[in-house]
Amino acid sequence: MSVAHAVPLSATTPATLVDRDLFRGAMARLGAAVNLVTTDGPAGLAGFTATAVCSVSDSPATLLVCLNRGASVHPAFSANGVLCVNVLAAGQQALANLFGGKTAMAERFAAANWTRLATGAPVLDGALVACDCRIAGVQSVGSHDLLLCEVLGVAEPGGQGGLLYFDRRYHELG
Ligand SMILES: NC(=O)c1ccc[n+]([C@@H]2O[C@H](COP(=O)([O-])OP(=O)(O)OC[C@H]3O[C@@H](n4cnc5c(N)ncnc54)[C@H](O)[C@@H]3O)[C@@H](O)[C@H]2O)c1
Ligand SMILES: Cc1cc2c(cc1C)N(C[C@H](O)[C@H](O)[C@H](O)COP(=O)(O)O)c1[nH]c(=O)[nH]c(=O)c1N2
Repeated sequence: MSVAHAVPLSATTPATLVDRDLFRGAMARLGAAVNLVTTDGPAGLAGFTATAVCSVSDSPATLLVCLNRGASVHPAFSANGVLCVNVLAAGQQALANLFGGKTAMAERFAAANWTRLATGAPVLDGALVACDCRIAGVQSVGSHDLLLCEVLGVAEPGGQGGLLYFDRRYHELG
């Protein structure tokens, strides 16, 4: 089967797409790492839990973060233009729930200890790995902005063991 390249997403006929619940059920079976994505800068401190994060290219070092434009944190990420992807380690499920709910921002950040790398975005103590990034490009698709993030620095803040989100639950690895 051949795949058409460079076809605009808007050219897809909506009537051929599966509905939201069927899609979410399918995505619940696609396990993913759990991340706290943080930012700081002129628009202030913000952070949210994200599973829609992946590697894009190693040259230049680039990763993708998908952020819902309706999230309260969206304006801060847009304005600050920098972020840190903190990959959660086994045992950090409580932080994932805190940053994935409607908790006030000060309360989210008060629950852990943080350092900074070059961009000033918060780096989580005990994360498995942290990627300090500048947002190099943004593409909107449906409800989300696709943030293309160039990685300026990497830290290993001491966490051990992985944390996956699969079948609507957290699972520890190793
Ligand atoms: N990519 C995302 O934005 C995303 C991912 C995971 C969870 N969430 C949030 O957490 C809530 C609970 O998630 P759940 O996994 O327990 O159950 P769920 O049934 O709401 O979602 C199942 C899966 O569908 C995908 N998904 C959920 N909401 C999405 C969205 N708005 N856009 C794109 N993909 C989406 C995710 O892969 C998720 O794990 C969701 O309702 C959503 O608010 C959002
Ligand atoms: C396990 C899990 C995974 C994700 C989320 C939640 C949870 C629990 N959320 C939702 C996001 O974290 C939530 O909207 C934030 O709390 C932001 O909330 P406010 O709108 O700022 O209150 C989320 N949102 C998003 O835009 N992209 C993502 O990849 C994810 N992934």
